[in-house]
Amino acid sequence: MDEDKRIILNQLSVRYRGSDDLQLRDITVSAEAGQIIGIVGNSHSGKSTLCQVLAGVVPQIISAEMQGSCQVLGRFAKDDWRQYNAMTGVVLQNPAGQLSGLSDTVEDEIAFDLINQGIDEAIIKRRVANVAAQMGLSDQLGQQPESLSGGQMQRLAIATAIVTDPQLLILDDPTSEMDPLGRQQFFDWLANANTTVVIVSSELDDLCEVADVIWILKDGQLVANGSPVTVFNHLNSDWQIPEPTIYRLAKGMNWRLSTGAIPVTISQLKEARYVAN
Ligand SMILES: Nc1ncnc2c1ncn2[C@@H]1O[C@H](COP(=O)(O)OP(=O)(O)OP(=O)(O)O)[C@@H](O)[C@H]1O
Repeated sequence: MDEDKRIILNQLSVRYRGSDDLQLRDITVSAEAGQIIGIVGNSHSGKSTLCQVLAGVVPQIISAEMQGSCQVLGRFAKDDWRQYNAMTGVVLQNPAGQLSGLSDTVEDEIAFDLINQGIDEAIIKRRVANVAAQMGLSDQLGQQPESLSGGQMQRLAIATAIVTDPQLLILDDPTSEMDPLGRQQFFDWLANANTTVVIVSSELDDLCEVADVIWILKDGQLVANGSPVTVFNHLNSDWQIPEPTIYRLAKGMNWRLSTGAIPVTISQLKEARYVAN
């Protein structure tokens, strides 16, 4: 196995400046390149902090005391912040706050990083049109970014994050303001995304469908790491994480996989069989 191609957190602890408590506590975990990693946890469990560490924002921009290490696809943020930053596409909470503030149109906003990179205009136009179509924003390209709805704003933030083809996409609750159809379209898109993705989401049903692994955080600690079916079959009530819909349905109907596990996805549900008590 090539270690350079993984996300490797080693005894990672983080404390924001001025804070008495650790926001992340001694997290050791790894994931393979190309995987979709779903981060789940209740409020204040450290999900956004972990996203910001993976993005290098903590401690490069937001100062914090950091112990241990965070290695992403062979790089450390502190070694070469510019290169590290170029490797990641990031959508943090509050996408409106990520707007450049310098673009008159959605098209220019999506193109912003590409223009800065000096890429040929015709190529930029093609890439922007392609990404806008993927995010369902083709009809909004001429609009002012500030005029978009919350869900459209989130799709714009995702478009700006993916237009540079990042090797790692970090998405912190990217669908919180999308309507149900927009959310479904986003998760359908994510299922086919061709990059490594870390996504925080409370949409557990959707997350189970797309994630290769789920990390559960509780009070800044990593308390579970595994495939969705493994993690949700070993939920601890102390973590205060709800059960996915299909899990609850199958548990209620006594349907089990051949392994004895309770299914968490539609395809697993199709394979499940009734087990008499
Ligand atoms: N910049 C900061 N400075 C100091 N403390 C912070 C900062 N950002 C977050 N915190 C604190 O760190 C803890 C973890 O917050 P974080 O936002 O990472 O949790 P979360 O799981 O993403 O929560 P939520 O689901 O509510 O967004 C919280 O107690 C929060 O108040």
